[in-house]
Amino acid sequence: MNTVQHPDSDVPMNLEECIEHTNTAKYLSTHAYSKMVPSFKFIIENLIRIINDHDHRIGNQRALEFGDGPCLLTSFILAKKVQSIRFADRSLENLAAVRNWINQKPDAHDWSDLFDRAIHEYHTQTGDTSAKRSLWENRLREAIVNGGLLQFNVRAHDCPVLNGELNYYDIVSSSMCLERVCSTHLIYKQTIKQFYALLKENGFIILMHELNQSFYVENEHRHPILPLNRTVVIEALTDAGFEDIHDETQDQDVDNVADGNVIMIVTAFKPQQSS
Ligand SMILES: C[S@@+](CC[C@H](N)C(=O)[O-])C[C@H]1O[C@@H](n2cnc3c(N)ncnc32)[C@H](O)[C@@H]1O
Repeated sequence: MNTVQHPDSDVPMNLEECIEHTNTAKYLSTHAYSKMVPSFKFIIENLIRIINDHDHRIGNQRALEFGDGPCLLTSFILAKKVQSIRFADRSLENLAAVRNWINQKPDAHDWSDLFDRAIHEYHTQTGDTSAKRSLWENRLREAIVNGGLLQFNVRAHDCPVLNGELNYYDIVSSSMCLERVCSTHLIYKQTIKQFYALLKENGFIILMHELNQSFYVENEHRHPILPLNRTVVIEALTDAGFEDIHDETQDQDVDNVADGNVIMIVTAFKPQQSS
């Protein structure tokens, strides 16, 4: 049986128990953004800019979304570019929510407001008003069907995602996940090295973090978070071998649910000629 460390203690708990901690509906209603919070504006503007700026350099075959359930915003923007998105998360409930959306089930989460905002930003930045939500959504559905939904536990021995085929992805993206699943900076840095190995030459990494965060509250449990800062993140990317590292940050308010006071988006390329 796969085991993981309980976030509040050193006692391993089994994967099924861990999944019970997920509350997808609550996450979607409170975090998946019925209103435009400042961090969302920041994320959308930057992701659209990133994809546009690097349109000719980033490959268009395969992306990995690492720990992204049940959120579809990043995948939606990546689907403008790539044909296949492997959508991996620990929680079966999160993955079921994504599958419901792909299958257009009546109870699927409605992402249209956020997707419209992404399309509006795309129009603003490019002047191209031909992008229609229905077509873009179809691309996203196709891309996730091509890449597959994958349940995994990053802390399990021989994690199938981190130990996947080398030099495989054009893009690896992970948002607000590593600070929850890596218990030390050393493990964080090792994980970034594993991302590096999964990328093709000239592959592109996109990381989003809340910086200086020490806890979050979910289902009335207070969970510790690995506090990350800009130096640790840039160092991890540099040590792994990435180049052309670029980051954007924005201050954000802390509250009693989470105390990360800065949101960071950082991107980098795996060099063309890796040694
Ligand atoms: C804060 S959510 C971030 C979701 C999304 N990426 C976003 O930016 O809103 C953290 C994600 O990490 C995933 N996760 C937590 N522990 C994990 C583990 N041990 N292995 C894989 N994924 C895990 C959760 O299921 C969840 O989807």
